[in-house]
Amino acid sequence: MKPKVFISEPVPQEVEEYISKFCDYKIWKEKYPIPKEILYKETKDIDGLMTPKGVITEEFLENSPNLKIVSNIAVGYEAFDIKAMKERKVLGTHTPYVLDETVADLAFGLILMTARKLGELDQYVKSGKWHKSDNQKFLGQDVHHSTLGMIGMGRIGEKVARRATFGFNMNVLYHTRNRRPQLEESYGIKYSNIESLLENSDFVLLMLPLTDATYQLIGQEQFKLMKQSAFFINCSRGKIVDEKALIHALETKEISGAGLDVFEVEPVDKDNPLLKMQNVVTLPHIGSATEKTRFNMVMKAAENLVAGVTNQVPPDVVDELRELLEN
Ligand SMILES: NC(=O)C1=CN([C@@H]2O[C@H](COP(=O)(O)OP(=O)(O)OC[C@H]3O[C@@H](n4cnc5c(N)ncnc54)[C@H](OP(=O)(O)O)[C@@H]3O)[C@@H](O)[C@H]2O)C=CC1
Ligand SMILES: O=CC(=O)O
Repeated sequence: MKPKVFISEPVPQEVEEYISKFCDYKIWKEKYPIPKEILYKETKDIDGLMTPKGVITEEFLENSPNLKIVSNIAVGYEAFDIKAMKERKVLGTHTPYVLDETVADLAFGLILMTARKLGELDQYVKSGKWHKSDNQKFLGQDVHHSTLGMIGMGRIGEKVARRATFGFNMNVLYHTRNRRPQLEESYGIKYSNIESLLENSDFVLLMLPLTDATYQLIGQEQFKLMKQSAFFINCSRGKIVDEKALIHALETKEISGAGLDVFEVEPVDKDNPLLKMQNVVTLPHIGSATEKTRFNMVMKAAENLVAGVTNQVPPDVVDELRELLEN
């Protein structure tokens, strides 16, 4: 008998065919997201789940006693209850590496958009307001030869640092818990404590996971340290920032602007003040959203799923659950 799996969003035909070779499967193809009661009904006796958000709670695990693996179709897995998964010996996987370059492109897109006011000026031209050319309104800030401060220098961070150093001649400061001497040597990036990074950067980019330690890592105190001319870019997770403090910093001109792919609550509330600010670029969490990369992520997630339900070692078990592979 084939293992039973559930997939909580539509996947490309090729991925479905791959899964069908090894598993009995069901896919939710209706409106996203799948309602909780349907998810719970469909997952009662499954061996594996593939899902884009991976909201795995004690309650969910209780409901799916046969579950062996949750394959998250994303890199970030902050919605896994790691403790509960460990206790029930449920593996969790994610999709690292295949999206790095795509997310790095987007991070750079946000840097360029904020510095050169691309979103604002696009609206300006389209709304028919362009009557004279030499307008102070057009003036932005240089990206090349400026200083980029990165909090987080992992798989994606490294790709951003490469673009910044070799593409734009930027000085790169970075902060992590563990230094990356090899990257310091290859790219000339410099390790910094958070305070000094904030004080000296023209762009501050978050490229780290949401964890207990990083929840609201950036708040009022940190925005006060940033240069008034600096831009804040978040491509990681909205909850790493105290969003009220960010709004305050923008309203009081403590910083010059922000580029945000992520928000505290997603989809972002239509009344969120950030949506009304011209100096803030807002995107709907599209870091990895290219056709090719999304396909590669889903295929990688399918490979992890199949491995997990067929007693093989899934390639991308998240670090905190690797110990389950030893038993
Ligand atoms: N906007 C989007 O669409 C996307 C967003 N993401 C987000 O980006 C995040 C990063 O992805 P990726 O580069 O693959 O992850 P990695 O795990 O490769 O890198 C994470 C980096 O963050 C650092 N870090 C972790 N905890 C802390 C901490 N407490 N203080 C300082 N630094 C810390 C790590 O260094 P160290 O451990 O040494 O501290 C490491 O350098 C993901 O977790 C996800 O949330 C990812 C893909 C797309
Ligand atoms: O936010 C996206 C991810 O892959 O994590």
